[in-house]
Amino acid sequence: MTKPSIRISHLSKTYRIFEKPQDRLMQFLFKNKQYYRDFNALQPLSFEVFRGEAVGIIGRNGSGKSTLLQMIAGTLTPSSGEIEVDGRVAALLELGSGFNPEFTGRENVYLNASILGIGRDEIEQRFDEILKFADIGDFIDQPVKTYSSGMYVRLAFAVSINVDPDILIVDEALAVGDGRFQLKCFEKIKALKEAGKTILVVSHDLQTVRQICDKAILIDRGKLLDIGDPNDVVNHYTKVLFSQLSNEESEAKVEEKAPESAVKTFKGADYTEETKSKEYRYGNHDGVIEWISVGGRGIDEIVTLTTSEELDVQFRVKANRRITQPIFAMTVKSVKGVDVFGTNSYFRGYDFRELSDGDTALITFKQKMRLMPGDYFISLGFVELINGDIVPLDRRYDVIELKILPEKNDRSFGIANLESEIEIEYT
Ligand SMILES: Nc1ncnc2c1ncn2[C@@H]1O[C@H](COP(=O)(O)OP(=O)(O)OP(=O)(O)O)[C@@H](O)[C@H]1O
Repeated sequence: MTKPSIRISHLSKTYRIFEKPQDRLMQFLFKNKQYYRDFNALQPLSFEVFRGEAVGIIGRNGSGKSTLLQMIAGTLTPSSGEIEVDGRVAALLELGSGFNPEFTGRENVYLNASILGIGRDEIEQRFDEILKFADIGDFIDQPVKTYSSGMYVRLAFAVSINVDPDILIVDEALAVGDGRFQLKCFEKIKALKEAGKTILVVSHDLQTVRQICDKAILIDRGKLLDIGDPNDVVNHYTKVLFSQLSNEESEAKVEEKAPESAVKTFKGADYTEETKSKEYRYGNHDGVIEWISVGGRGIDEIVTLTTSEELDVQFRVKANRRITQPIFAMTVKSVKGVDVFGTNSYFRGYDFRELSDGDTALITFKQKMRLMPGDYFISLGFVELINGDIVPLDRRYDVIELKILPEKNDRSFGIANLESEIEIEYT
């Protein structure tokens, strides 16, 4: 068994909460009295991360993700437990930490590198690479306090990944950059992974976690709730968010940074049910998806087809009360949980047709499955539009498993089959 690059054993963090600033001073002066209360931000947790693994940490706001990362990065002292880290750690923590705002970008690069234990010569060799990656032009010689948050993160990220870390820790930073920069970061993270580096990332962007991580960790209210395959853990998190929202009537309690789509769609729903091992099902049960057929087959078997074949995805819904604005939806995801395609009857411009209590409807998505060979999951949804909000009646995530096989002799690559016809004129 290979040695883990990070080993966490019974790690916990308790913060001292002082109600008033002067209580802190009182505590300092009168040590035998207690002017604070304890807050358990992280309860004892243990896990291991191996070389070459990318691990995503997810959870609601305030669940303890940053606390965990800061302890691993060595910027916060644990209350109990142990952290063993094998190799050089580069951490990109909260925006604002790490750089001195009065210094120029260039000075901060040197400062940052020296904190990471990298000599001046080594950083001089890497400087051009860092500058190229950050792509902030002449701003490198301006004080970083004049930077936009995007520029700040670009430079901080450029330093972190170019100092040859064995372990890269990133807290939510990727969300700040624009699309092109994010892509560049993904490519770099991929390259680091391939080079056997370990990556730990906190993100609210569940797509990112599914895309770049081999493993995910779900933390809720300071407790490790789940660890494992990113798609499963993200689904678990979705359920946590969903049950929270259905328990809390008040919309005001919806946390700001929770993923938009998740929050919106879970409103008003009040049941959740686990079915097959991979399927996640939830909704308010005012309508159900009661029957599904894929290419004439049921959902118990894996549907297999080749990349240019067409497929009918059919399902029957039943209304358990009057549903005035029903919407029928389908999403295809890759095995890593990346949305490949999603649509619904509303987006496709179909008029609403009211369903009365007890009515059924048969919906058929006539699909061209122009996907490259691989494994995919189809999710189906029966939802209702109420005052501009999408309310799930019955959502069946990952209910259909699909395997796309290559066409004979075709060695094209990528994620979609764009069915190129190539004309060559020799002149
Ligand atoms: N220095 C501190 N003193 C007291 N409480 C703290 C301190 N830092 C964090 N906390 C509390 O500990 C809990 C966990 O915070 P943490 O920042 O680790 O959560 P998080 O999961 O990273 O949240 P977010 O997604 O909002 O960044 C929160 O309730 C927070 O208010």
